[in-house]
Amino acid sequence: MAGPEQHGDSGHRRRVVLFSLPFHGHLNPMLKLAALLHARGLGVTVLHTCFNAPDPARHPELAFVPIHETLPDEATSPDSDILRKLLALNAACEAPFRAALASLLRGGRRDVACAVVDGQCYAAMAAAGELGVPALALRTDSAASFRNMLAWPRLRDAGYVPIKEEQLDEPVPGLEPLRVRDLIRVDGRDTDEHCSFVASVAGAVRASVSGIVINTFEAIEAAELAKIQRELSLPAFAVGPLHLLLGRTPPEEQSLHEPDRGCLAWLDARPPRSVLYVSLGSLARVDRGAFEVMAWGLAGSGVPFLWVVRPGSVAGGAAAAGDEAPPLPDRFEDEVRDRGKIVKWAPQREVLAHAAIAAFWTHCGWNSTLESICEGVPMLVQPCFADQMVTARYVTHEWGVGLEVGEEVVERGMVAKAVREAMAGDGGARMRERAHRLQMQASAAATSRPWTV
Ligand SMILES: O=c1ccn([C@@H]2O[C@H](COP(=O)(O)OP(=O)(O)O[C@H]3O[C@H](CO)[C@@H](O)[C@H](O)[C@H]3O)[C@@H](O)[C@H]2O)c(=O)[nH]1
Repeated sequence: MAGPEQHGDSGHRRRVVLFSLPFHGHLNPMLKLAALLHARGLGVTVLHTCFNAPDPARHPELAFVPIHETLPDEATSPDSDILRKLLALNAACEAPFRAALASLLRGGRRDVACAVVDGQCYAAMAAAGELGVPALALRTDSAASFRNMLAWPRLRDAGYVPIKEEQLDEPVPGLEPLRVRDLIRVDGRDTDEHCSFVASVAGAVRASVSGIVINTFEAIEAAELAKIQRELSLPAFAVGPLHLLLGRTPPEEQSLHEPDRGCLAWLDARPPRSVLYVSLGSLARVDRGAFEVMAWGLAGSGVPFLWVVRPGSVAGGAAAAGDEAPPLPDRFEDEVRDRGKIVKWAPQREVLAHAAIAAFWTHCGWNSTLESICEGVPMLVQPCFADQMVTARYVTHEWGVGLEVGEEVVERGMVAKAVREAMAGDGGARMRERAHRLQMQASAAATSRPWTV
């Protein structure tokens, strides 16, 4: 049963119900969409999991209702990969989401006009459909990544998946510029489980939703959006970049950890365009070897850097979970003392907007990629899993605003070389020019949206 609504308006407006899976990179775009819908005069109720629940105090204009799910460990443990999490969350949220939505419909919320649910939550799409609530799916990844997902059955029939080592460099017909190695992968696996997850998402989209809402903008993904519409015979709306649509003082974001604002003062003392920002987002984990390669690559590059070393971001070891950041390699801090700043969590959007930032070493999570594009910051890409593979390819080969660091195991010398090229080389200068152009286009997209506030 849905609990009582917390905060939010109770007026008699047409109402939209939103539901996001409890990932940082999904919840924040959904809450931004919620704020925009509210600003357009709609009532908004956010159904949410108790795990990683949003803080109602940050969004007094919205109504919040917990679904009271019971999650198995694999839905939340840092040791389970993204696929296990997605499967477990879908299974665990299905019944409580349906009950919460049904209870809203019964209990005086007859004003519910539609639902917007997480585009990875097939359980919620199906439940909305069963209850007769028109639903839209919000994709918090790129249109290109969603197309890759929709193409999965065809890729399987054509023998591209499961991915084979000897085909890694082959182009994938119909999904250019992707090669086989750029297809969505989960921690190196593309098992039957992955195929069935992808099929469940595509099946629910086809059966239960009236349209797709994507946090992207036309200047970079018009062709992908058109193909999605054609393939699904459903409207696909570009609504992003969502973080630009809420004006210069958007509501404070849900934060995974307390952002270390000291790094902004540290950046203030640096010359313009001199610092490399390094972060792999809120979910990715690297093994100890790859972490050390990153560390010594940064040390060997000679460039100043701000590095987010998130608690739980290195697999294994004593500090694999909890609130402690993983230990840095011996002697690393002494070596980079004058030019390296290490934090557990940064105010990323402010960091990317800072004049001292020259480039962003990123895992290509879609939020980070959009944030980098919107600030005109070129990227060094190190995709870790899922849509990040697709996005990295678009960043480097379609939009020309990034360089590859190399996949998985990278040699220390290669890291240092890529870092220097992005910061000071000719390739870096060309990327910066293109990044500036995309920044202008993103800003134009944001100001042209009728729902910008
Ligand atoms: O120190 C930090 C590090 C990150 N962030 C923020 O955290 C978000 C990270 O989002 P994203 O870049 O999308 O990465 P993930 O957290 O990894 O996001 C998950 O969700 C995304 C959207 O679906 C997918 O693209 C990714 O592959 C998936 O891992 C961004 O808004 C960042 O600004 C901070 O504020 N401070």
